[in-house]
Amino acid sequence: MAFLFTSRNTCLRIGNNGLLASFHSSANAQRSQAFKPKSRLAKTLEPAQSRGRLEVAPTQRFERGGPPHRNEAVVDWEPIRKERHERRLQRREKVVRKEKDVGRATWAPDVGEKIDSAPEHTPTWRKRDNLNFDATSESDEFHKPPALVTTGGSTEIAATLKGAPGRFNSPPLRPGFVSALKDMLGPDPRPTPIQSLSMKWLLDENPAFEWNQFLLASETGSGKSIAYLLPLLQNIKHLEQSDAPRKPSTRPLNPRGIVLAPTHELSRQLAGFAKQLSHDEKLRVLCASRANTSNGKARDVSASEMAAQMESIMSGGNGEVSISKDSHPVDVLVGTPMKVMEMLRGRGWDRRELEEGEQLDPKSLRRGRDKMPGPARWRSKPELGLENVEWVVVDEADVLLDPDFQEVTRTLLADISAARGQPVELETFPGSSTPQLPGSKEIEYPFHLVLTSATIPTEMAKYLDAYHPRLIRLASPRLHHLPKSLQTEYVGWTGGNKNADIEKRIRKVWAEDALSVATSPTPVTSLSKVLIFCNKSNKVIDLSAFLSEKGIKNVALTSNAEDRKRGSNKHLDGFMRPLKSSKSAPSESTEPHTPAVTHSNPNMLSDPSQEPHVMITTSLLSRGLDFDPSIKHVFIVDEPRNMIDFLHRAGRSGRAGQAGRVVIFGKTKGRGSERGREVKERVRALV
Ligand SMILES: Nc1ncnc2c1ncn2[C@@H]1O[C@H](COP(=O)(O)OP(=O)(O)OP(=O)(O)O)[C@@H](O)[C@H]1O
Repeated sequence: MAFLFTSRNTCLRIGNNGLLASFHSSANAQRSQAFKPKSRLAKTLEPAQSRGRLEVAPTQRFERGGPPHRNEAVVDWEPIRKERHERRLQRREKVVRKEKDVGRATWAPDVGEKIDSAPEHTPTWRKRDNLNFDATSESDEFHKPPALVTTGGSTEIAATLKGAPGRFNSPPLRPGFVSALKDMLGPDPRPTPIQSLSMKWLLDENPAFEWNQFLLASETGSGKSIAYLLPLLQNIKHLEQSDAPRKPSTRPLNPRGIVLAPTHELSRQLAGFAKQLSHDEKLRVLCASRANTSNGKARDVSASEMAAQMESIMSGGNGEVSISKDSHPVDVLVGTPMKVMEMLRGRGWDRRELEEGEQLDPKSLRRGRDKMPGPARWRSKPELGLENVEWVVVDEADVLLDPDFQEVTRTLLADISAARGQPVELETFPGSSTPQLPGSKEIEYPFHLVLTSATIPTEMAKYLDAYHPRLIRLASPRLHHLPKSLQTEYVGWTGGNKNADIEKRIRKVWAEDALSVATSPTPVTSLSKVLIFCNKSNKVIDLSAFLSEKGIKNVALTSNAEDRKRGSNKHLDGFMRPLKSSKSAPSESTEPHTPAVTHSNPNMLSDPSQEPHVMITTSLLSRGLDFDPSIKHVFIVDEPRNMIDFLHRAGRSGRAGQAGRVVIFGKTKGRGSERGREVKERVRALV
């Protein structure tokens, strides 16, 4: 675990899962207690106020193992008819009551109620409410799957995806994006429900109108990245074509869009998608990973120089500033909030002075200069200007807006607002030099904000209601459920060596693969790959050593793994879905590419003792990463900490309608087996 001090009383922690988490020391300890993160899934996305809006796409059915996203949306009409009938009866009752009250036979819908000709849609998971399911106590992290409330004020159920494109056509899309999509997804790609909704709502936002806020919420592997990247890139392209001049800036990098993600791996993947999509339309995408941004050694900047520069940014770029000569024409910047902050404020912005009598933590000292407390002066030249940012995407928003992380994310959003001339009011809490949460009132950012995630925890839903009341919420009906193409399996520990049980199950996967060679209509040349999630790094290392000893070559990835420090996703080679484009997107890696192992005999199956077929990791790689369909099995060998974590881990397989299986290990007999049964119940409810 590493520490990164951000302010006098706050420090960011790089946890075992590799994600940043912050905690507050001494003065803020009490406050952080009050903000203890909750991991329950939200029961509804229904906005609390009528200014917000929820639109749910109809169910889309994939054939198991069939081609992804090819089937038309299918609507289950029976419950829809029933609900419509009930509503009609209710309305009639209302009219009769009104007639009696005022003696007139007119009826008007409630304020904000949307009477749409589209039939109302009842989510299929409503039926599950009748499951014989033991509701959990407040202290328990696991819980029943939520139901989106589909009645009331501002909800519009798009059972027929009214007004949402059913194809990637040009128009509404620019031809360059359509050709890139064909290149990526095949000759006749169809949008997924969340992509249809995003094209309906996000394409061609009129910047002169108002700045909008969107939430894209849909299950793992349902194509959220393309859902927000397409509108983002198209809108930026239109801005470029409109000849709207870029605002002057003193900084070399002046993007129009910023995409934030919780890990470097995910940032690089998203930058790859964006580069591929924008190849024909010639937009410039930069990934703020270590390999391609300044390492901060260029020139140290003094505190006073930095203060002057920050003042100029915060003033929204007055007439005194000019575009620097070495301006880099970047359109979209993708990175972690911490890295983008470094580019904005200069590396070392989060250093702090030691307090009087404070002892240094020797462990954090050993981890290098960045992670030590140090003199509070700016260390490197800021390189990022924010004046032109019109789109900000917060991917995995439940992580980046989690109470533990939101300080850095929201400080960055506030910096963008300030740079664009509309400062967001921030309260400074006692004992902290960093601006923190604003008071409980609506936040209006002077840019389009897109939040996206496959899981919306209760706390996030409350936060969105309080601070983003006019948020447009676009959701898929399978939100908070496992992808349909993912099967579940439970394996009981034998009571002996757990690592041996895992090895046995891995070998069973390959034995099944070998058997399928004879029956498969298509030639099978490689054994499937297995992704194993553990809760702790030491467990990863232990299991990796065991499997290596047994002749199973594997990749073990923990947050501190040396391979992660390279600035490329090379450490995930062979496990990630490769970018398909023939017009390959430029790689951010400077390292030579090692070709995948090829087999001289095409009839021979790949060899797991020569080529890694197993990857072992923690929740570090559970978020957003688009693993290759050859990963047909995800093993969950430790009890997941909560269902949110489970959904993300399991969702690394069964993506985009591809077949997958999540294998959950647990105790099935004897003492402690109740817990296993409970997990089974809860997982079953997510299916
Ligand atoms: N319309 C489509 N048709 C076919 N495949 C698609 C389509 N849209 C996206 N995909 C593919 O689906 C896969 C998953 O997409 P993506 O990573 O965007 O999912 P996601 O919803 O962001 O998942 P997660 O919640 O895990 O981050 C990608 O390989 C992508 O290329």
